[in-house]
Amino acid sequence: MSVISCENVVHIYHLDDDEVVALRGVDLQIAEGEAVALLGPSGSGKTTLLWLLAGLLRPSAGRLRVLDRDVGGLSTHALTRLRSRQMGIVLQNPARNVLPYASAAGNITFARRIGRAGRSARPIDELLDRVGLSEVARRPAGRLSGGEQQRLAVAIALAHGPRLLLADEPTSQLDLRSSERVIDLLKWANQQLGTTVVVVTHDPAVGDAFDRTLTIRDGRVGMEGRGGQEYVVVGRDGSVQLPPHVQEVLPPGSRAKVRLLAHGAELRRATE
Ligand SMILES: Nc1ncnc2c1ncn2[C@@H]1O[C@H](COP(=O)(O)OP(=O)(O)OP(=O)(O)O)[C@@H](O)[C@H]1O
Repeated sequence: MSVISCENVVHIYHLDDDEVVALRGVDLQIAEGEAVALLGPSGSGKTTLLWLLAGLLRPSAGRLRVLDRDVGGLSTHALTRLRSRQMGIVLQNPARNVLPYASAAGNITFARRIGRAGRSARPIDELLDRVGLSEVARRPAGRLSGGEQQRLAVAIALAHGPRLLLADEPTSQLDLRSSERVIDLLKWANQQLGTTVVVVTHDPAVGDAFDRTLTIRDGRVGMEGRGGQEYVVVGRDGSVQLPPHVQEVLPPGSRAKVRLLAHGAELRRATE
């Protein structure tokens, strides 16, 4: 069953004298228990999609179901409750994920209480140990380094045993060793606790560690990776986004002949 279902989801930011179309029709399904990395160039719409999934933004158009709810139509109160009980969220800026005056351990305790931690919640010591922060457990979170706050953010997001973890660039400030710890923690949550994990990342190591990758380009899902294979995703209008190495042969604006084959189609650049 799908934990996330997007049908033709559009998001437009309205500025004073301008509009930015960040998502132009996202279609995707993510099943319970999957681990998915969202990849794509800067500005392609990854963070916008993650915020929509978290109910922090509302779609301008399209249908968006998350955790069996039509999140576009939920009240703010219902969204807050859904988020705090069933989701763990790691935002891009590490400092936004922690309470600066509470200790590292206190942050996790607070998240467990707010989220009404169930049986799948792990002990605080174990979470701190898994992100390598046992030694700073009593230190105020505001006095931790950016990288330590980022690791703490992942532990906080998992504190109450959420069904869905949404993380935006959770390894962006980490060295190799800390990054590996966070990736291990995400995989452990996915494989051992059954948490569905969706991570926005530029880090190839995160993409490699996940079963499935979705590449967002120009505000829609352009490519999908599964089992080590990369596929282009055909859009609603029949368009495909050619990968960069194919664009070297078929640059934008070039003409190509389309030939139907038994199990697909072939594109051949026009010679005249
Ligand atoms: N609050 C906002 N107001 C107006 N435009 C925005 C806002 N947030 C993002 N955008 C625009 O929406 C588009 C998608 O941005 P988004 O942050 O979702 O991309 P991204 O793929 O996450 O980028 P990055 O990898 O750089 O974080 C960009 O053109 C961006 O400039």
